[in-house]
Amino acid sequence: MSAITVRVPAKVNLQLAVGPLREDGYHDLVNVFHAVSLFDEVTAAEPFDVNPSAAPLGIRVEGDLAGEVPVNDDNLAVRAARALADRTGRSYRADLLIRKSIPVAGGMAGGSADAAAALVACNELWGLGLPREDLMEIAADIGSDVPFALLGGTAVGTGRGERLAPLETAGVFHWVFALADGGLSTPRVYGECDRLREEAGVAAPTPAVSEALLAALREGDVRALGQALSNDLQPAALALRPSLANTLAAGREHGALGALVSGSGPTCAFLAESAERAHELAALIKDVDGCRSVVTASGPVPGATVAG
Ligand SMILES: C[C@@](CO)(OP(=O)(O)O)[C@H](O)COP(=O)(O)OP(=O)(O)OC[C@H]1O[C@@H](n2ccc(N)nc2=O)[C@H](O)[C@@H]1O
Ligand SMILES: Nc1ncnc2c1ncn2[C@@H]1O[C@H](COP(=O)(O)OP(=O)(O)O)[C@@H](O)[C@H]1O
Repeated sequence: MSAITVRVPAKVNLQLAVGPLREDGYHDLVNVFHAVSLFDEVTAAEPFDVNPSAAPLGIRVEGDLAGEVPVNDDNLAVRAARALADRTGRSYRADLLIRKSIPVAGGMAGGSADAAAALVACNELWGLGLPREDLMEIAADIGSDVPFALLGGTAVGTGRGERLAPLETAGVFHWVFALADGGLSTPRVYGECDRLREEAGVAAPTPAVSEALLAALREGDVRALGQALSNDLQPAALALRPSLANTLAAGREHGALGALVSGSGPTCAFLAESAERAHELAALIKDVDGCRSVVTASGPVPGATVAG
C-alpha cells in the first residue's frame, strides 16, 4: 500500500479530577475521556522524494488551522512516527499529511489525536503489524492523552491519564463546542491549578471517579450526565482566560444540560438534549464575546481508525 489515511477523533473530558503534583512533574488524575465526532485525518504515504539524504519523515498540514501547527520535528505526528520506527530498530520513511479540524491547543487533544493516527497509519504503511498493546505503550511515551485517541469511546484514565479502562455507556450524547481565539498551554493551566490551590490553602484531593457520572453514562441519562460533568482545571482556565465565564454562562442560559471547559481549555463544551437542540444552542451562542466559532458533534465514537 503506498498511502494510508487514518481518521481520529477529538475528546472532551467528562470528569477531570486533578490530584497533587508528582515528583515527575505530572499530576495523578481521574480523567473520564469521551471521544466526539470532530475528526482530524492523517495520511502516511511512501515518500515522493527518494533522495536518501532527504529527511525520513516529511510533514504537511492542511486546513484553516494549519498555521497554528508546527511543521517540523516538534509535530506530535512526526514524533509518533519516529518513535514507532525507533521501536523496530530500522529506518523507515514516510510523508505525513494532517487534515486539521480539531482546535489547536484547545483542550480537545488534537495533537495527541494526530500522534495516535500517525502510529496507526505508519504501522500499516510499513507493514509492521504491531498489536494495539504495543502502539498503546509507544503512545503513552508521547503524551498522556495519546493512548485514549487510539482507544476512543468513553474511558477512565488514571495515573497521568494514560492507564485506560473502557466504560460502559448507553445511547448517543450531543454536544456543542465553542472554540476560542488562541489556545491555552496545558502545563500553564496545570501550574495555575496548583497556584490557586496553594493560594487558597487547599490541599489537592486524591482523585476519585464520580459514581453519579458512571451511572449516568451506563443508563444513557443525558440530564444526569449534564449534572455530573466536572473539571478541576476549570478555575485555572477561567483565571487565565476570564472571558470563558461569559461563554459558559451563555450556554447555560440557552438551555445546555451541562457546561464546562474541555480539559485545559479554552474550548467550552455544552451538552444538549438532542441533535436538534445542539444545533439550536450552537446558533444561540455563536456570537457571544470571546467565541470564535461553534461546532456540533456527538459521542462516543471509535478511536483512530483506518479510513475506507
Ligand atoms: C489536560 C489534559 C486532559 O485530558 O488534556 P488537554 O485538555 O490539554 O488536551 C491532559 O491531562 C493533558 O495531556 P497531554 O496534553 O497529553 O499532556 P502531556 O504531553 O502528557 O504533558 C504536558 C504537560 O502537562 C502537565 N500534565 C499533564 C498530564 C498530567 N497528568 N499532569 C500534568 O501535570 C505537565 O506539566 C506536562 O509536562
Ligand atoms: N499535530 C499537532 N496538532 C496540534 N498541535 C500540535 C501538533 N503537534 C504539536 N503540536 C503542539 O502541541 C500544542 C498543544 O496541542 P493540542 O493537542 O492541539 O492542544 P491541547 O493539549 O490543548 O488539546 C500546540 O500548541 C502545538 O504547538
